[in-house]
Amino acid sequence: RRTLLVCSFILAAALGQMNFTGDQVLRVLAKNEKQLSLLRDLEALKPQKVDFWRGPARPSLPVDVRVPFSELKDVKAYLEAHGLAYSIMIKDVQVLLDEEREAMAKSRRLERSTSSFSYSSYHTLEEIYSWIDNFVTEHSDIVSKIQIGHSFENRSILVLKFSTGGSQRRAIWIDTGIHSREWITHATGIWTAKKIVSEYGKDRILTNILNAMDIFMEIVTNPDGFAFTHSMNRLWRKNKSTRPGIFCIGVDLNRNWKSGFGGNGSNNNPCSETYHGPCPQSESEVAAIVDFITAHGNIKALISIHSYSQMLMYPYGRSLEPVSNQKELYNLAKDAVQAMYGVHGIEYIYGSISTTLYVASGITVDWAYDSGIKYSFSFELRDTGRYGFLLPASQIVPTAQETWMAIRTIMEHTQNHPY
Ligand SMILES: CC(C)C[C@H](C(=O)O)[C@H](C)S
Ligand SMILES: [Zn+2]
Ligand SMILES: [Zn+2]
Repeated sequence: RRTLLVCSFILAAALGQMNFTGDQVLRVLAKNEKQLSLLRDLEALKPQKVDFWRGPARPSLPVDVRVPFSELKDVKAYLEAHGLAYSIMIKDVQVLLDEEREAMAKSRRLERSTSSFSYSSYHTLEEIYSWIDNFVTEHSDIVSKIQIGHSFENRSILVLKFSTGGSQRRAIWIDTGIHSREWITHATGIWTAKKIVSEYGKDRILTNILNAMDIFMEIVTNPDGFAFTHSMNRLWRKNKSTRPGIFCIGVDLNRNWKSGFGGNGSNNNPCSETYHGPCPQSESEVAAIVDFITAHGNIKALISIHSYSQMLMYPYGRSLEPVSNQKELYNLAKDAVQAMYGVHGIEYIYGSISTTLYVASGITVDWAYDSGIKYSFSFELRDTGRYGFLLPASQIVPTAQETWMAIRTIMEHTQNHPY
């Protein structure tokens, strides 16, 4: 086993896969706003060195930050000097990466020998794209594949359409993987697609939904970033766009939307993980969705799925101002979170993005809401930090099962509250 790990390590190193040996994820509990701003200063002090997995939000929420091995001493000294209490959440990131790679290799061997697809494993872009083709072929009575555009590196942007007839029916939009390192979201999307075709004709609620509405699901919303997490940098978040004269790569696709573009909670520094891009919808991955949803004209709910923190949130991210149907969204989120809890007893918190998490501008759900999609939600799936983005594959199915109950609750409410 060790030799296997070592040689996969050497192979990966040879292929250029970034190495995170000795990197640690520290969990910092800021007691007040002052301490939170000291944490925000850290990003400026150590540009492109510290990587916030859970950014500074509110005193009651922990801040998770990955610190490269070479910066550990400095950063810990900084935290101690400012009285910032911290614990070590992940003591060597590379260990989890090696375990993740080994699990994928093992699953791939099993899939090949049984020519089956494992819904409880992580997959590469190529594996997901070929799964999409097989899935559409196998369920052609209810599912079709639409290409809505191309990514910066010219990969197809694919959407699954679930429909039982009609034309231009009221529809639900679901996207996963807009942030490429949030692997649990693509895996949840795949499982959910399978769940929809398996439950149609069996589950009364889902059957009623699909007899009245269509469902559109974009599983790999950031294909270039996702391919990069497999080939070079597992912790890549943004897309891979480049522009002349700018030497940092990528735009945060969840800051590139028109609504609130460039506001607080987005960054105009191209080297920042929340860089909003040169202008709204400058990124083809975002423009493709805007064009598709605008042309369709009958999308009634939008669900954009992220990880991690276990939260279910609704607009606005850009300001503390409540949306007009805030009460309705609060109660719907409450019902959805209770439905999730009923599956595996996992607790999610809920509320508006700006009050539950932090102010974030130019995000998907604010644009959707301002475009008239009253039921717009953003999930943060498991976990709350033990593994973070490196959630073990053993939690894929449990996470997808609980998330399904929330998604179904939102879809049912949308169906029963036409507008
Ligand atoms: C603010 C929302 C809706 C999502 C959030 C982000 O994009 O920063 C996640 C923490 S990745
Ligand atoms: Zn995200
Ligand atoms: Zn996230």
